[in-house]
Amino acid sequence: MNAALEVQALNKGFTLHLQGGIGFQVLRGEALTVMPGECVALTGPSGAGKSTLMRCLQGNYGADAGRIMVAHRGGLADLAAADARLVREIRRETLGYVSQFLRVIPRVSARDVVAEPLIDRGMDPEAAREHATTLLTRLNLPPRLHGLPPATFSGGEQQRVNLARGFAPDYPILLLDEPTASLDAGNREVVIGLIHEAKARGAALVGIFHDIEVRDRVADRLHEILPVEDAA
Ligand SMILES: Nc1ncnc2c1ncn2[C@@H]1O[C@H](COP(=O)(O)OP(=O)(O)OP(=O)(O)O)[C@@H](O)[C@H]1O
Repeated sequence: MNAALEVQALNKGFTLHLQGGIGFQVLRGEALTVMPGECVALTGPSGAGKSTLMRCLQGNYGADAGRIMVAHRGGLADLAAADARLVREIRRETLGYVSQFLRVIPRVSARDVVAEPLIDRGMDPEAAREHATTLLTRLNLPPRLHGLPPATFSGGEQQRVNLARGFAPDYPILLLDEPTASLDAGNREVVIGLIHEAKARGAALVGIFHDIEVRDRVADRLHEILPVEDAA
């Protein structure tokens, strides 16, 4: 079986322009392979670079060196070298991302926020909204909120809209950044169920889970990110 995602010799550093252009390295020679149906949890001390790696995997941060190969459209694409158009295409078709916080779009209802990535992938808008409603209901978002823009929702309600949006399309690769951070026990169970279902259909998942119980129940493997001075 071929990997869904393969990070090879990835380097990423930052330059602090407000401090005289000092540069520092966060990731050095990072390597990670994720197979279809597998969930890998990123671990490591605070500040080691877990979120930085996630942002690189999402195509949000460029890499200084190395490759991020994703199985895309029957071939392989290097996200680290992809231009903006290819990054958009990979995000639409192949790679989903659930962040801790919802990027609220003014005046767009929760239902439409969730339906949007399905419509972008070619699903009939009515069917997409129906699927969105099913997922929002499964995540216990009260029906009275489905038609409202999430701007005024609570943290946990916004996170559930975000989760529904991320899990709505069957992305082959799914990145999860603290997917249960603001959730109560019942909704945490729903998310654990969604993750197990995604794995069962062959999705490759990479997540940051500060909730150890959730992590132990969903992750097949831990991948530790060490601070660069320790790793050297
Ligand atoms: N855009 C940026 N500009 C400058 N420095 C950054 C940037 N993003 C991250 N860093 C730095 O890179 C290092 C790694 O940060 P990162 O957020 O990846 O760590 P983390 O392992 O996710 O930590 P935590 O577990 O606390 O969330 C930190 O020292 C952070 O200050």
